[in-house]
Parts: sequence; C-alpha cells; structure tokens
Amino acid sequence: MVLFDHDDDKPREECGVFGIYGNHEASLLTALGLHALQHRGQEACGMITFDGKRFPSERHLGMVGEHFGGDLRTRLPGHAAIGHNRYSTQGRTMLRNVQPIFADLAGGGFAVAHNGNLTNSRKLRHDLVKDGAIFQSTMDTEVILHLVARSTGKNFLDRLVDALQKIEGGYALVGLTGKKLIGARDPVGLRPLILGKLGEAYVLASETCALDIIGAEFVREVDNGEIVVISDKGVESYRFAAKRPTSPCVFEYVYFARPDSIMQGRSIYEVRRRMGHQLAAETPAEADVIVPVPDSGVPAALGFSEASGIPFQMGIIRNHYVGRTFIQPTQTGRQSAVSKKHSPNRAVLEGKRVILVDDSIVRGNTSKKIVQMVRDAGAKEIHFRSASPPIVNPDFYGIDMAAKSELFAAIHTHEEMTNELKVDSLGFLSVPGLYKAIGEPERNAMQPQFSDHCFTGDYPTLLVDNEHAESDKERQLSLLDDA
Ligand SMILES: O=P(O)(O)OC[C@H]1O[C@H](OP(=O)(O)OP(=O)(O)O)[C@H](O)[C@@H]1O
Ligand SMILES: NC(=O)CC[C@H](N)C(=O)O
Ligand SMILES: [Mg+2]
Repeated sequence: MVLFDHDDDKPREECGVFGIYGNHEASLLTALGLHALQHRGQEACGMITFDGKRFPSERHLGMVGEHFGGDLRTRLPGHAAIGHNRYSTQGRTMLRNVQPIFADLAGGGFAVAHNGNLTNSRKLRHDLVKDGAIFQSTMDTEVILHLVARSTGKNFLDRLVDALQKIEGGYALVGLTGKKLIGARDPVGLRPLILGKLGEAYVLASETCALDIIGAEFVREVDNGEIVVISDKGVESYRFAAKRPTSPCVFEYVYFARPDSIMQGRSIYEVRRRMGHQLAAETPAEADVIVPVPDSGVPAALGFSEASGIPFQMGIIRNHYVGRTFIQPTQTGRQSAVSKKHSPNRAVLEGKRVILVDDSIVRGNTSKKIVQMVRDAGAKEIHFRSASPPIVNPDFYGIDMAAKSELFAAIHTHEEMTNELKVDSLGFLSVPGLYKAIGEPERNAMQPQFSDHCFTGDYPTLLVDNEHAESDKERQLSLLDDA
C-alpha cells in the first residue's frame, strides 16, 4: 500500500550556482551573484559560508531578494561561500530540499550545490539505503554527499573523484570544505560553470552575468570532466574523466542563459539574434509586424525583423512582477503565470498581420495563451515562429521536460499544432539552422558539438534510472510528509 503520493520526482529545469573564496564579504558577493542568476531557479535559495571554524548557513523557499538582504556579514560571516538558486529536478519544493546541502564527514564539513540532474541517482540511492545510508532530502544531489562519505579514498580529493566517477548525468557543482572551494563539471559539460577572479579572490558561477554584477573578471570555463580546487594555494586543476570534446546543452543557448552572458566565447544575445536571422530565412511569411514573446523571444524576434525587413514592435507587454513561467514547478502555476505575465498592446496589433516569435514551444502553455490574446486584440493574421526546432524528446539533465506525453510537438503533427494554436502558419528553426546560428557550420553526427537530445533524441550519457523499472516501494523515496 502506498501511504502518500509518490514524491513528484520528475525532472524540471536549471539551477544557478555560485562560489567565492578569499573575500571577507563572501556572503554579500554570493547574494549578488545569486541575484544575477535568479532566472535559473526561482523556487528556493540558499547559502553556506565558512568562518574559519564553523559553516554558517541559511536555506529558504523563495527568491534571493526576499531573503538575502540586510547585513549578511553578520548573519553569514566568512571568507568563503557557496550559494544556490533552485529549480527542482528531483525532490519537491520543500525546505529539506533546499541547497546547498551539508554533511559532517569524518574529515570535516562538506557542503555542495548542484546545477543539473543525475540520471542514475535513484539506483544509487536505493543501493545506499540498503547499505544503511540515511537520506535527509529527496534530491538527486544528496547521493554525492553519501558517496564521498563512504569512499575509502585516502584524501578528500580522491573521495570526491571516487564519487563523481559513480554518478551519471548533468552536473555543475560547487563545493565548500574548511579549506577549499571546489568546482566540478560533468564529463560531457552539459551544465555550465565558469571561473572568475575578483582581486585576490576566486569565483565560480553558472554564467558570466554573475561575475559582471560583482565586477569580477572572467578567467575561463571549467572544463568538462575537470575538478578545480581553490585554496590559499591558488587554483589547482584535476581531471576525473578522460578528455573528450565538450557537448554543452544547447538549450542554454536557446532559453536558459541570460542574454548578456557569454558561453564558449559566444554572446547569448548574438546567438539568439542569429537564430532569428536563420528563422526568417527558413520560414518567411508576409506580415506587417514582428512581435516578440517576452522575454526570451526578444533577441530572435529582433533578428527576424532585421533579416526580413518587417518592423519589430512590442505588441505584447510583459509584467515585470512575474518571473519565468516555464520553470514553475506545477502546470497550474505555469498556466496562471502565463496569464498574469503578458498583455496585448492593441495599438500594435489591431488589424495587423503579425509574426509572433518565441524561443521555443515546450508544452504550448505560452503560445496557446499568447495567440488567443493577440487574436482578441484584433490581429488579422497570426504566424507563429519558434527560434528552436520542435522539442520531441524529454530531457534528463536538468530541464523540465520529463515526459514525452507533455511535449506539444511530440504528441501533435505539424498540422495539428497549427490548428490547436489557431494560427495561420507555424514555423520552427531547423537543427542545421540552429547549429549555424550558434556558429558551427554543421552538426557533427558522430560527436555532436551540443547536447541536442530534445530535438534529435541523441542522448550523451547513460539513462540508468529511466531504464530501471522501480517497484512501488522504490518509487516512494520518503514517507516523511513535510511538504
Ligand atoms: O511552451 P511552454 O511550455 O509555455 O514553454 C515555452 C515558454 O516558456 C519560456 O518562457 P518563460 O516565461 O519561462 O521565460 P522568459 O521570460 O525567459 O521567456 C520560453 O521562453 C517560452 O516562452
Ligand atoms: N535544476 C537543477 O539544476 C536542480 C539541481 C538538483 N537536481 C535539484 O533538484 O535540486
Ligand atoms: Mg518565454
């Protein structure tokens, strides 16, 4: 008998991670960094510092601005800190599932914050529990702490390497011990992690926008399969996986990252604008105005307008007090956020032939509502364009696209989508067009330059949990009902 609903452990989306070592305002700077990374996770935020003796820590449900104001130097003192913005992938939104998570290991304290999603964490968790491990959360991330704790490696680094070699999936990790700030990136390089410098202090962050906000300079990206250890000795680098070409998640370029961030030397904004150029070339339409679906559709719409010569107009106004909708944890939350977020600008739309440009269509929540809204505001024709290809496969590395049955393009033909959206025409960017926009002449089918599984079905890692059938008992990760 199942006593409670199964923990809703379906993957959702990204998270933001930040770490700093060697600055006595570490917590203040971490709060700023997390603030710049708010778009990567809106459900919870947390921070842990090291003050020379202990690990002051705060973990909250909600956003950074609500919790990390005031005199943080008193609340969270120390010269080193790590922080996290959570967008849950495994484990519901509740206090015990807020990161960073901490453990008192035999050798001292260890805290970790994770962006990404592990694809074998449920299998590992079941094995660990059988072996006596007591889990405090239902997050995939916690298995890392248990694996480090149980490793017989001779020092901390060996134990961490041991743990990382057992996990599969996507991860950018920041870790903190009494002596070190640690960064690690999965062997494929699915999730982003960069190294920066602020005076004598070193910084780790998901995106460059978090360096900009604190005035830090970009040093380099953490390599796929690399661990960086930052201590009083400076930065040391170790490999825990064989060298292979990196293949970051292409969705960072499409939607996740902030447009002012730089990834792999590319401006996200410029990439998205080029997606718009490409989209205009591949799926032209006759129209009076190009209207972006704010926020993430804006650069591509601008590009579409540049390439087509059709004027760009703000035909949809975005309410600034509603965040990202796709990263809401529930379908009801997502739908109500979409309605509150966008309003039609009748002055632009009435009597016009409109091309609506968004970065992507996932479940179709946004596009369906927007089209209706634009129609009600008097648009004569509506042509919907997505600046990414149809999303037809689920993601298991930290994006909220777990079930194929939820993906609009996976369950409908092109004609059905056109009818369901009630548009005059519908167009998507092609996979070759996407690669071209990012700056690659073509996709390397043997070794794709990006993890593009949501479009192609080509998964870069093993999907252990997905292939392992769980019993009812196994699916229920925790009986503690404290949501
Ligand atoms: O098809 P759907 O399931 O609706 O998901 C896709 C939509 O969600 C995202 O917007 P979001 O509101 O999350 O963020 P944004 O403000 O950055 O565009 C994305 O930009 C699309 O607009
Ligand atoms: N979106 C993320 O990167 C989430 C990290 C982690 N898997 C969690 O659920 O907390
Ligand atoms: Mg959007």
